Amino acid sequence: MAAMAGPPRLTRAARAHLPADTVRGLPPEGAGVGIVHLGPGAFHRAHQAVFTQEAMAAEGGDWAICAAAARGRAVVDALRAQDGLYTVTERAADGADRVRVVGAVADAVSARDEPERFAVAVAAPTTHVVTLTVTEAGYRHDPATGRLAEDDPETAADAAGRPPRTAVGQLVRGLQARSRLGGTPLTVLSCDNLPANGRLLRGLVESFCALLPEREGGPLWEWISAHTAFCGTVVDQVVPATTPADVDRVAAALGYRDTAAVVGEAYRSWIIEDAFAGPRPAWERVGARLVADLAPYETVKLRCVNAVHSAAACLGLLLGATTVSEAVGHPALRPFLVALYERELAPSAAAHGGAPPAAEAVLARLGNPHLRHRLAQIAQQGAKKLPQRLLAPAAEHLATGRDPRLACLAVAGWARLLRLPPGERPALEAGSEDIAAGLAAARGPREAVDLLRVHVPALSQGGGRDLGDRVADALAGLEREGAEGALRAAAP
Ligand SMILES: NC(=O)c1ccc[n+]([C@@H]2O[C@H](COP(=O)([O-])OP(=O)(O)OC[C@H]3O[C@@H](n4cnc5c(N)ncnc54)[C@H](O)[C@@H]3O)[C@@H](O)[C@H]2O)c1
Ligand SMILES: O=P(O)(O)OC[C@@H](O)[C@@H](O)[C@H](O)[C@H](O)CO
Repeated sequence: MAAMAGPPRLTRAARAHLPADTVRGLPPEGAGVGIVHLGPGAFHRAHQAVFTQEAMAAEGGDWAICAAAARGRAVVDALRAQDGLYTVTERAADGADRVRVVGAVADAVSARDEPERFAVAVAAPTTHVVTLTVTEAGYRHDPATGRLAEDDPETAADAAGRPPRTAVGQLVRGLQARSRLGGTPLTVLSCDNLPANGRLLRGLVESFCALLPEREGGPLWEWISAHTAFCGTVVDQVVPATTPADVDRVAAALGYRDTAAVVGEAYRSWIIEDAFAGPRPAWERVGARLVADLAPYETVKLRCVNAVHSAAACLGLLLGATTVSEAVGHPALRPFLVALYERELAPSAAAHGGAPPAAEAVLARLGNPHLRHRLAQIAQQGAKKLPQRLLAPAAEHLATGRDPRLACLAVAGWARLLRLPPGERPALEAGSEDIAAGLAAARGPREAVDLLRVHVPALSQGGGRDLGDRVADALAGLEREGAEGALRAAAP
């Protein structure tokens, strides 16, 4: 029996057949590449690429994107098969969808499989900006030092000269190609949820150069530091991983199959440190803000959005919830999240000069019932996320003589999750599975947290009865009373 033909692929040929409102603002075919983006996952496609398309519509310019996958190549193959086109669906809290086609991606390359092509793109004189979204893990850094993790074999192999497989290795080899051509200054923008992400990335590039033979790495870093601006950014828009149902919904709406489709909330923000080394798109014309000092915005984002997400994820999974919306609507978890936000997180962000929104506004955003944002996705990489999201505000709270018991209970939720048998918790990425194996074998909460301290040095802040001790007490409570009991006791 012949296979049923599905809807045709979304390609440029489809453009004339698509509803006018979905293709409004598409850049002209042939717009030149001005940006190389490393890590074109769901977030980049929904956020920076859309800002860039709108900036091109507002002010023109050759700012099309070369989308470079750092690791896999599925997204490269999908984008190539679709002439770079894909859809972004903004899904409002009432379930209404706004679908539009994005054409800001003019080229797609696998930095892993086609390292020369990637380096040529970074080196091109027409490229002025490199952006990155490679997740917290992609930086391969030691959060305690802000440098590349010393014992990382992947970074060592990249520095030894193989075709690079790490994001920092790929970026440095691209910059090296640019330096060999005597290229003009370039701006690198990290768009990952990490504190001081621009400064962090600059330090990682410097430490990668230091791993190269002296006669190579020394002059290279000298060139990079003189010709490259590493600007920080604070990005905000909830973009869950795309589901097969999302792909089917786009196919039903447009009549075309889009395997690079992304779905996100209607809210978005992008705050960028204004220290560019050269030209850039007119992102400020379409809602981005360029500022001299990112710090207050960053603290609000990490502590008032991401921290709530992480707390909801770890504790929500313990309560049997699957999505953020289920977690923030849970009768035991919601009052806890409001109390955590109002007593510990928002005041700590305000102390840094930030302007936190009201707790209910944040929970309304994150609780959008029409976005299936899986808690298991957010709970990944806890060791890399929780220090800036929950432990930093907790340490500051403690330093001013107050008890950060709610943040410590949220961190204990993560420890509890790691201590569950594999069948009772979501699968974790490789690094966390190793931590989980150690924790599961620990004889009790205190020994478990002592093991965690090795991976999360931030637990050992506070002196006397430090954060780790408080997390261990909270973990004991969770194990004794269960998640619901512990949450109700903490925030009745
Ligand atoms: N999705 C969101 O809601 C959102 C919002 C704000 C910021 N962000 C930032 O964007 C990042 C990516 O989110 P996403 O939704 O695009 O995720 P995604 O899983 O769709 O894409 C992740 C991208 O990073 C790459 N990557 C993953 N691990 C890597 C590693 N170890 N080394 C190199 N590359 C690696 C993947 O290949 C992929 O291109 C987040 O980690 C976060 O820092 C996401
Ligand atoms: O993307 P991560 O893994 O850094 O964090 C998970 C979520 O907290 C995050 O993606 C938020 O949805 C986002 O930061 C909101 O802007």
